[in-house]
Amino acid sequence: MATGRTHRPATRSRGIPEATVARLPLYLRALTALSERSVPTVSSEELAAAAGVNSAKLRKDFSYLGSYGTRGVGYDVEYLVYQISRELGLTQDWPVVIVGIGNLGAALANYGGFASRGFRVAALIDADPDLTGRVVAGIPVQHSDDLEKIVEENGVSIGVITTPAGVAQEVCDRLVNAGVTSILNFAPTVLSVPDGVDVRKVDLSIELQILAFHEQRKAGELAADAPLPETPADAIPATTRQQIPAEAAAQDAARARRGAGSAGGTGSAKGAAKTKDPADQGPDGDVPAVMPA
Ligand SMILES: NC(=O)c1ccc[n+]([C@@H]2O[C@H](COP(=O)([O-])OP(=O)(O)OC[C@H]3O[C@@H](n4cnc5c(N)ncnc54)[C@H](O)[C@@H]3O)[C@@H](O)[C@H]2O)c1
Repeated sequence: MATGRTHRPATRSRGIPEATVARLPLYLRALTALSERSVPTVSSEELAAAAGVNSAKLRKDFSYLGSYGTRGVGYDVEYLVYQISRELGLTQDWPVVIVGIGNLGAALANYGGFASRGFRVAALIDADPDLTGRVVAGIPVQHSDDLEKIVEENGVSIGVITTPAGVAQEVCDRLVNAGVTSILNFAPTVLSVPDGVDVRKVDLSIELQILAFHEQRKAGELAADAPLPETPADAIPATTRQQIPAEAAAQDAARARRGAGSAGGTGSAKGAAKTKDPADQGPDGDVPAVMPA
């Protein structure tokens, strides 16, 4: 099997919008469930409902893959699974390192879902000497002094940062200098990376804030005898406004219009360091890895 180091996924070079790329895993999850039930074909409406998107958007997304389905029959489930997996680079083996093997890093290491999606946890790294040699999820933790060597030996191109925020930038710099070109950052800090390095940020508290926003709206709608007026947009805190799905979708569209953009830059990792364009960023700066509903 090819390693992830030598080939980047072809998605951006083929001009697939970032917003479409971000929906492909949703389609894949729905299709995989159909495949497991041996369902041979699916209509765009059924698949759209299962993936939680509208069917016109789904058909547009699939047109970027060159997949149009058959009128009256729908889409071939197995073929779409293959096509989307290939677009996402999941037919390759992607060795991943996790740096920071505390509560979160250990939980991620133990998550069995990565391997089935083509992501192999190749190494676990931590700065705590007491953790060195300890086996987590069947993998011995290695000391961060050896980070560069570990990345090189394992041909790692994807690094997951689960360290405290204060050291995340330093860890990121070391990973990038060692050859990592994609970072999944769980630490609550904005990372600065050179051109050609992609950063995705996961922040569960942002997801909870979005849910809180919807809960508030639902509560307002349920108060039938005293319905709340529409909340004026400018009365919503800026951080919350940024997370409203419609606006997030508009940002996706803007990103798509800008083409590959900074979130998908494929330039040289040797370029000048920069912080991502705020328009491409989540509330804290980096691109949020969890898509709005
Ligand atoms: N994004 C989210 O939704 C989310 C959720 C929970 C936690 N977090 C964040 O994830 C991070 C980890 O949280 P946790 O609860 O697992 O913390 P933790 O303290 O249990 O683990 C952190 C680990 O990082 C290691 N570490 C410290 N400096 C290091 C360095 N320079 N190189 C390598 N390893 C180093 C520590 O030894 C420790 O084992 C924190 O930044 C936390 O805020 C994010």
